[in-house]
Amino acid sequence: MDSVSLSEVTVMRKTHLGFMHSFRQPFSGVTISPKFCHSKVVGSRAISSSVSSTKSQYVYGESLAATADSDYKMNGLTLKNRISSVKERLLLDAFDDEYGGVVVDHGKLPSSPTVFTSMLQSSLSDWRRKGKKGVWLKLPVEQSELVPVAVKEGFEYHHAEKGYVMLTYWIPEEEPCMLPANASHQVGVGGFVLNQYKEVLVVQEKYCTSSNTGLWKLPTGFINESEEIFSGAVREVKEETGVDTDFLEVIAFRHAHNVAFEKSDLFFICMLKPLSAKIITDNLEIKAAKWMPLVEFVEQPMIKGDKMFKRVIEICEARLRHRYCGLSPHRLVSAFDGRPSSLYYNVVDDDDDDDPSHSNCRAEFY
Ligand SMILES: NC(=O)C1=CN([C@@H]2O[C@H](COP(=O)(O)OP(=O)(O)OC[C@H]3O[C@@H](n4cnc5c(N)ncnc54)[C@H](O)[C@@H]3O)[C@@H](O)[C@H]2O)C=CC1
Repeated sequence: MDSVSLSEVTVMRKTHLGFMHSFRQPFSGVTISPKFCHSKVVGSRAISSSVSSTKSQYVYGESLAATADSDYKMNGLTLKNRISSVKERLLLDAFDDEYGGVVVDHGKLPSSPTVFTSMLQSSLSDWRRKGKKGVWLKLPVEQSELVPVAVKEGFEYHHAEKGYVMLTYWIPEEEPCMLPANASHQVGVGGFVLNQYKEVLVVQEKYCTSSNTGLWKLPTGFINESEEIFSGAVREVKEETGVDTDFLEVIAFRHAHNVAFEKSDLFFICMLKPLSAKIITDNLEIKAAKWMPLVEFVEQPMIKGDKMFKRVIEICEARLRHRYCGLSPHRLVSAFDGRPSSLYYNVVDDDDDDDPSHSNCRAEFY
């Protein structure tokens, strides 16, 4: 049951200011500009909500309806109040983004699909009137009953995670949709780990195609969300084989398309230095793991006949002979987005610089 009548509500004039800090949405690179939001608290439920939280119930933008001045008497005094008793519809809370669009505050969505329908329709009219462009609407899984409502209003799926689905709406009919598409890639890592006996760390996968059964291959896996390539490679090797390693360089990366549900795949082949030798196999993913002489590894028909792995081994061997140089991560903060990040590059040899640590190309690994 809806506790607020949306068709006609009396506006209790009460204004709050809320400061929305600037933040960048991970899904789209959308930066939310700092903005003061006016709140017109509407209806009984909204009032109690606004009392309990100073940041709640921000109604986006100005009232759709004009307010009316009126006089009324209380205790013999004539009070001049601007009381809105006109029809007004609640709008969804939303923040402006830097691209002229809005991001709906998913923390303040109404629970009722009926209320949501009305608020969404009113908000869309309001945003259209104000010349807004893209609309980002994140619906938590707990409120999945709101999804059909949004779809009916013309929203499209953008992406989904375990806890939510993100929908988008492009308002300008005369302009092409400029909203960025969902993430297009998965990111994998493979570890080339060679010990001082010229043995390479290899695994046999539990789940693989029949043609790869029995193949000894490099440990591979996917990096987690917000995980660095260098730490993801070290983690994957540790998980699959129990061997501790130090990250040295990204030796090469492969770019392939239509790999997983039409998504592309970036596969970073990393050179790692072993810090331990004992193998403890991860029984969930791996059938077996061992140190295998590099010559024996390369002689496997599947490796020998595979253009990618054959070339990878050649590159790794060239690296060991200082005939090739991979990319090593350098942590930095860019003023462009203020975020700490890793820039992978190699330092070109400088004949005047005698410090080998300044050049990853000259560093001795083994
Ligand atoms: N495995 C290989 O020989 C090669 C791997 N790569 C690259 O290595 C990276 C990682 O690939 P892989 O290690 O092959 O990953 P994978 O497909 O073996 O997946 C890693 C693990 O995730 C789990 N998993 C994945 N999909 C699943 C599903 N549908 N249901 C249940 N569990 C599932 C399994 O435990 C699996 O062992 C990718 O970037 C890939 O391109 C590149 C060339 C060869």
